[in-house]
Amino acid sequence: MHELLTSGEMRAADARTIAAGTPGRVLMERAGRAVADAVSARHPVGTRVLILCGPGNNGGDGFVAARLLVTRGYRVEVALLGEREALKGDAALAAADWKGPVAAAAAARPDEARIIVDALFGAGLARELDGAARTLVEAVNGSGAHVVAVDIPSGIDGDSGAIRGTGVRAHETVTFARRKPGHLLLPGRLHCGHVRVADIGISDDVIAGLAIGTRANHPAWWRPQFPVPALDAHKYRRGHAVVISGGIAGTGAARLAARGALRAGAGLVTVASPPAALAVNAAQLTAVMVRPVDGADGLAAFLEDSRINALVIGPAAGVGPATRRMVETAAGRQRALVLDADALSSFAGDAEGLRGIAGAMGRSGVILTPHEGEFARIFKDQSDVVNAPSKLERARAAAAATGAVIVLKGPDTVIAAPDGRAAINENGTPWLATAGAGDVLAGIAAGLLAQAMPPFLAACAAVWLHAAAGERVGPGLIAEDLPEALPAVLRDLLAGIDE
Ligand SMILES: NC(=O)C1=CN([C@@H]2O[C@H](COP(=O)(O)OP(=O)(O)OC[C@H]3O[C@@H](n4cnc5c(N)ncnc54)[C@H](OP(=O)(O)O)[C@@H]3O)[C@@H](O)[C@H]2O)[C@@H](O)CC1
Ligand SMILES: [K+]
Repeated sequence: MHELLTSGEMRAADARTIAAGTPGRVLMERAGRAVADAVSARHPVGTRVLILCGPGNNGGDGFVAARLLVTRGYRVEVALLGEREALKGDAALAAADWKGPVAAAAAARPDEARIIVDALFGAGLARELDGAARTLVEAVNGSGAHVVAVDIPSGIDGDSGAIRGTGVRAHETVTFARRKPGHLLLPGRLHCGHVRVADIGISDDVIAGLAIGTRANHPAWWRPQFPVPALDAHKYRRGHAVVISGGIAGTGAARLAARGALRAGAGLVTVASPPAALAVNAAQLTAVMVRPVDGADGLAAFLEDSRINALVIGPAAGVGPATRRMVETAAGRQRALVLDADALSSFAGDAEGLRGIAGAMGRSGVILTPHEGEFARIFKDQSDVVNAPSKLERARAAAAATGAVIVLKGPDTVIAAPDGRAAINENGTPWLATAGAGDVLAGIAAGLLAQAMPPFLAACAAVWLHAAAGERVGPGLIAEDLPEALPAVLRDLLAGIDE
């Protein structure tokens, strides 16, 4: 149920379902019924409902909802954007079954409605809203009515979450079969309100047959491969993660990451510290170990210990050739890598260099965890990446270009694998926008890599756990709280409470 369908995939799902014997008009009837149900569930019979219908099948759903709501005793008004004679196919059939008056959109009075059903545009939105459509959407947004969007708020692009000109701000959205990327990606998500998914008879088999590559990031996807220590676990069997520390004025980030890795279950975690910063690190670490490691040569010697199997490089590491050499050294020794912050900025404009790193890794993976600024810096010369049509597709293109797993961070973090799989994260809290939270995320990812979780799933799990920890702490959250919130999050995860 966590697949996210593009408009093209949804069209294909519709077409296959219709070809298998369910007429499109029946699908539309079920879609309109689900919208009517959403209205009936919250508003008493007799309430005034304004239904705004567009020129396509989204409008057709609106006509069905109008007919059903009248039979249930609601006071329904219908307004149509466009000409009734121009309606085609199933929408024309649904409109023909509506026996009440149809006003022109220009005559609609959203400000007088208690409830508005937005059935203007759905999956067929093809360009920016302008003219009458734009005026109508702005009137809806200024109305104060409770707005129920059909499929997706009109003006929001279901594939990208972008606002095309202007977009309806809905309180709830009723979509069909599965959610769409635009329900999770910003700014679309902010326009949807509560999203409910209605079953209109598109079977799981039909969805499975489409081999959907995008999902909402949910434990169901990665929990089967989440590392859980066996009864006879030995700490060395739970992996050894290493975090490279910055210099004496920049050690805290590495310690945050290290604590995240340890809480995520790595058997051992070591902060590899420049000798000058050793005393500072040692004074503040207990369960996490600390070792002096001097530059790339020192790292090469340290990595003679073959039990070290995952590294974090980047938090406060410094931008430049020294950090790059560290990354190259670790990659050449084929340890799983999480590259964050300064390690990413050390590859500004050099996605090719990162491709070389991933190529050197063999089967151990590399996870890159850029925020938007770092992402733009790395890929500034790759127009196919930076100009991809959505955050989802930018992350996917970046993963394909580098051969690395990309975690493109933000309130709608996208995790993408080089093979095309991608997940959009939706848990979390704005309180996570705080100094050091990203360091903890990098550490959690490394902790899971150290336990041999496959890189893409480790990245998905790390993002989700980090967000869940943030949710638990909530107001007042600081980065130090995140590792400490993980045990409770993990307990619920492993008990299946988040299923
Ligand atoms: N397929 C199925 O079986 C099922 C589909 N279902 C429903 O159908 C919806 C998809 O329907 P759809 O494909 O007809 O597209 P829809 O969103 O109504 O818009 C197309 C119309 O809008 C117009 N238009 C576009 N952009 C515009 C703009 N900026 N400004 C102005 N006009 C613009 C466009 O004009 P054109 O581009 O052709 O000139 C065309 O006339 C889907 O979201 C779901 O609700 C359910 O019933 C379940 C079964
Ligand atoms: K809509």
